Amino acid sequence: MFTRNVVDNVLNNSRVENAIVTVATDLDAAASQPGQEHKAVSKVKQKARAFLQEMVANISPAFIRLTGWVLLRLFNGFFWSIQIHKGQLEMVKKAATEQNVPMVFLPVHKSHIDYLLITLILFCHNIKAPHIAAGNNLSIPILSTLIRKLGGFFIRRRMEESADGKKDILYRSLLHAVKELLRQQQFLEVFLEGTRSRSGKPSPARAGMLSIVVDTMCTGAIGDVLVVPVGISYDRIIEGNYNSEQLGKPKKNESWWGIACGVFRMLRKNYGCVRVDFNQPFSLKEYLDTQRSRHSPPPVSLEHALMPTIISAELVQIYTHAHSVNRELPEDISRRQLINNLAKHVLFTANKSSAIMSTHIVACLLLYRHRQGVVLSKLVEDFFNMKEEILSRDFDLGFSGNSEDVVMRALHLLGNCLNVTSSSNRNGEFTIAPTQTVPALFELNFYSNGLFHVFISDAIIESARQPGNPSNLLLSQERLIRKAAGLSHFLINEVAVAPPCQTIYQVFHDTVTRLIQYGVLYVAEEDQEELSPSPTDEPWPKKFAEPLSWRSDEEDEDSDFGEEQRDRYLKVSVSAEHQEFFVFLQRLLSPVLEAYSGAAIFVHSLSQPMVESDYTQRLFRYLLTRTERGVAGYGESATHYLVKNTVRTFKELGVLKERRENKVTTLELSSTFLPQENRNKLLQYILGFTLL
Ligand SMILES: CCCCCCCCCCCCCCCC(=O)SCCNC(=O)CCNC(=O)[C@H](O)C(C)(C)COP(=O)(O)OP(=O)(O)OC[C@H]1O[C@@H](n2cnc3c(N)ncnc32)[C@H](O)[C@@H]1OP(=O)(O)O
Ligand SMILES: O=P(O)(O)OC[C@H](O)CO
Repeated sequence: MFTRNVVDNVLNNSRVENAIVTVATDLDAAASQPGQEHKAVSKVKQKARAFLQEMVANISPAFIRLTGWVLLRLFNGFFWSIQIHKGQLEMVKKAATEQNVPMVFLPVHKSHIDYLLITLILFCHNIKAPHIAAGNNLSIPILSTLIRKLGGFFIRRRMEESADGKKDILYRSLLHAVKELLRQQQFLEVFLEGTRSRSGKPSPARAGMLSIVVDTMCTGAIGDVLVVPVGISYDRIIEGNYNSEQLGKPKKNESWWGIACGVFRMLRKNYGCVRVDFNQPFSLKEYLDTQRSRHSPPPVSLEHALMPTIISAELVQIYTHAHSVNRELPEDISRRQLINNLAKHVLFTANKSSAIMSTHIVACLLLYRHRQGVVLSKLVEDFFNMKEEILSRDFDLGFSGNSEDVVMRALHLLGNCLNVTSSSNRNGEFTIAPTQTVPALFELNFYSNGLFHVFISDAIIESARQPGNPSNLLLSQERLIRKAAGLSHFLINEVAVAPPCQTIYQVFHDTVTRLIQYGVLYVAEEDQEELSPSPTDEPWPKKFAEPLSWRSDEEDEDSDFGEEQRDRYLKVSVSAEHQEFFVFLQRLLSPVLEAYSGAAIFVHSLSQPMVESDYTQRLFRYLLTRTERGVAGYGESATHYLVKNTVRTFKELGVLKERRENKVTTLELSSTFLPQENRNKLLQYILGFTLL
């Protein structure tokens, strides 16, 4: 069970030895004292040993047992329940004992409680406690010793932290200590996002640690690894909210004082239910073999995918059949893509398996269905209906019981964010409305985002339909799906609509089919042999005459997709219930689109290069002022995470060009967007999806 000689084995690893020699040679040359290599090597080796000692864990099962005992008592006090699925744990345990290969747990990161829960649950089920990659921000005196005993090992959260910004090859080679852990059959836990989610949605995955796991297997040091995505959901996170950061204030560094305040907060309040879901472990080897044989198309930049759509109003061309067959990618690029896709796949799976909690539904209903307030009985009725919608979309719920009781508990947990008044008109029933202050809207948005991914494909289809169009308009399904694909690319930093192994086309095709089954859309006209434009729709441009050209090889071979060679024309249902559903879907995306349209307006003010952090801060102030003055339709459009995402998206889209000098990044308009006309087109593109 225990690791042995990790530090010595790592120091004797050839990669580390080479790194030590390279760094020593550089030092030697810099000191202009040739001939002192030996001294320099032992100096660098000492430094490496110190790094490693700082880094490695020193698990003590007795200490884990003691901590577990304390945690069980604490958690009993501040959670109503910690829900786990016995079958899932049995499955993990079976895989752990029968397959005799290391396991890597890859959870979503919502709260500091995540890692406590996972080790506690595994330990209580007699499954080996994992070594956990912990950011060195948690390395504070005494706590760091405790963390190491509980399985944490410290890593830098950014590889290059030196002043010159050069690649720290020594530190990078030392990270391969992870190899040694896996070689010694230890289990590992990595939070791929590298930070707790500030939005309630998963942050983008970072693949550095995962790449070391993949390397370890590919170099034959171990035969295989079992990967276990883990979903975690909270009724309410103990951190309460991230409003201070979302209001643009810097994060407070970890400290004993902060921990003490956190524990004190925890003891005074109940935080509802927590749910942890362990997904089926899968073989990394099998995954890589399958993906390698799939001839993935080359990665397409956002700029390449969307610029023709924004500037020339072309429909999205994602990649062509010819590309995917003929273009072999260079080895390092395809390896990177493979690992990035693995990380995305895992995070998508972990997020999909994260249960939807009652607070998520209530927050979502209050923000996007009943923003002006609703009586309790109607809220309970809508809660019940939304619960059914979620289940029918194959997501799980983290609560059970009578809807009225569950809603009452959720209202209690969301406490400060709500405004409850007794209404005069209906038997003295309560009316519940979101508190219309900026912090309350931000906090509700965080909880509501817990189910953003459940309705996202429907919401994108609805936005691509062009809200505001008359409902009797005939819609070409092919065209609708392509517009939706464009929007889902545009929102790449907000949500993953599909895992990398699935094409966006498939996802939207399934969404349209589901909406037809529900009666929300219906087929008005099956197309004839030739694609003929509907008289009410825009003409079908010649270049779209090969509607399948952007799909992958697999789909072309897949007989199910033969059918879509013919387009069909759809109409939307005019029933009041369905119209209400459309409005809900549009509202769900509205804060995001409002932030992006705000950013597209603000980009006009960028007349000369500006330091990125200044630009982000000014954009944030601009959006926040709109919210504070009541100009913004959705106050939550000014959350800091959305502001950062818009800047990132505009860089990836080629609207903003970045320049890096002396570790300072400046932004300026790219040559394409210097003409005002093109900036207007960007704004029009976004507004095209928005209900005005
Ligand atoms: C019973 C009671 C129990 C109680 C029980 C208590 C338990 C008590 C334990 C406490 C435990 C706390 C746990 C807290 C939880 C956190 O602290 S989360 C924060 C720490 N964890 C992480 O950050 C993990 C995820 N992050 C990563 O993997 C990041 O990649 C790293 C390693 C941090 C580096 O980040 P970075 O500097 O941004 O660099 P990045 O661009 O990712 O790439 C770095 C290198 O990785 C490699 N790489 C990256 N991507 C790829 C790719 N796709 N393909 C190939 N190579 C790649 C490349 O070599 C790359 O270098 P270049 O070639 O680009 O120069
Ligand atoms: O969410 P952060 O950025 O405070 O990081 C939380 C991690 O658990 C500590 O590294």
